[in-house]
Amino acid sequence: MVSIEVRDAAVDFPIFDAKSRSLKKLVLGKVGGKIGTDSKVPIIEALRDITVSFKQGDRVGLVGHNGAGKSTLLRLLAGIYEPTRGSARIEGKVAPVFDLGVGMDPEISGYENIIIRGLYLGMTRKQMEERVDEIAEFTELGDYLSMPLRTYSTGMRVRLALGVVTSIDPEILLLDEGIGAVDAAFLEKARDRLTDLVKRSGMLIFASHSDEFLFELCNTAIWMDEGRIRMQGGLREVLTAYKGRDPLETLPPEVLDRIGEAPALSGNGEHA
Ligand SMILES: Nc1ncnc2c1ncn2[C@@H]1O[C@H](COP(=O)(O)OP(=O)(O)OP(=O)(O)O)[C@@H](O)[C@H]1O
Repeated sequence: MVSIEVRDAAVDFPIFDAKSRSLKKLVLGKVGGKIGTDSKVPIIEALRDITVSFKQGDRVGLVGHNGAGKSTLLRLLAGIYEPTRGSARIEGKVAPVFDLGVGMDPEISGYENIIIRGLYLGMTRKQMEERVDEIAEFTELGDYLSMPLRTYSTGMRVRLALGVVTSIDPEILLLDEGIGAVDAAFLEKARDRLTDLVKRSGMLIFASHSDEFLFELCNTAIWMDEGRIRMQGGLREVLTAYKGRDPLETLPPEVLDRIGEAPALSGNGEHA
């Protein structure tokens, strides 16, 4: 059974080479986690008092300013970071999709990279061999797939990576937004695959600054602020509180059409 239980978790980053002058500036800044200066070594308090529980079928968006703690929370849920305090229990096979390029080797071909990247995301070699033709077709990279990855442009690499990522069957899908480098037409093509991927996965936690993607993929949300959970509830309620306006007012009509009828504000968002 797929589940995540996090209790009173904190993640600290001690900074050993911080300079006091630049540190003062940081303390006054608006973005980022809190910087504690009580101890000799400054500590960035990236996550504080995190208690969350996710189950099969959850589709959760993570929103918040730059440095609010979204990526750190995703890394905690992936088991990449251990909580400094508290606990994080993750049951299920995690597919962390943080950096589309991770797990790719520039010296080997696109075809070989498809297999390698799939293995990195928890698939078996046999599963990837069965899918490689379909992924190749999706990327539209043609003969380039036989060339080493280092000969690809940024957008071409993203196409390959998106092709692989959207072909896997994850139990827990952790997605950090990083899909900006593809051109609009290709993103349009990837949209349906992304939606299908999310439907197939047991659980999705998605950090994003894009209302459009959040509405397409998630139904609930968590608002992170200075390393803490500020609010948790329905996606529309949380985004309305975070942005100070109803996000559906500014979404283009075609997106509203795609996500279905505008859901009524139920007002059941919980302030933490
Ligand atoms: N490896 C690290 N070492 C030190 N501090 C870090 C590290 N990673 C993150 N931080 C700090 O932790 C805090 C949370 O960062 P995080 O990357 O989780 O934010 P985010 O909400 O994902 O931001 P963004 O929207 O800009 O991606 C920030 O103050 C950041 O400076």
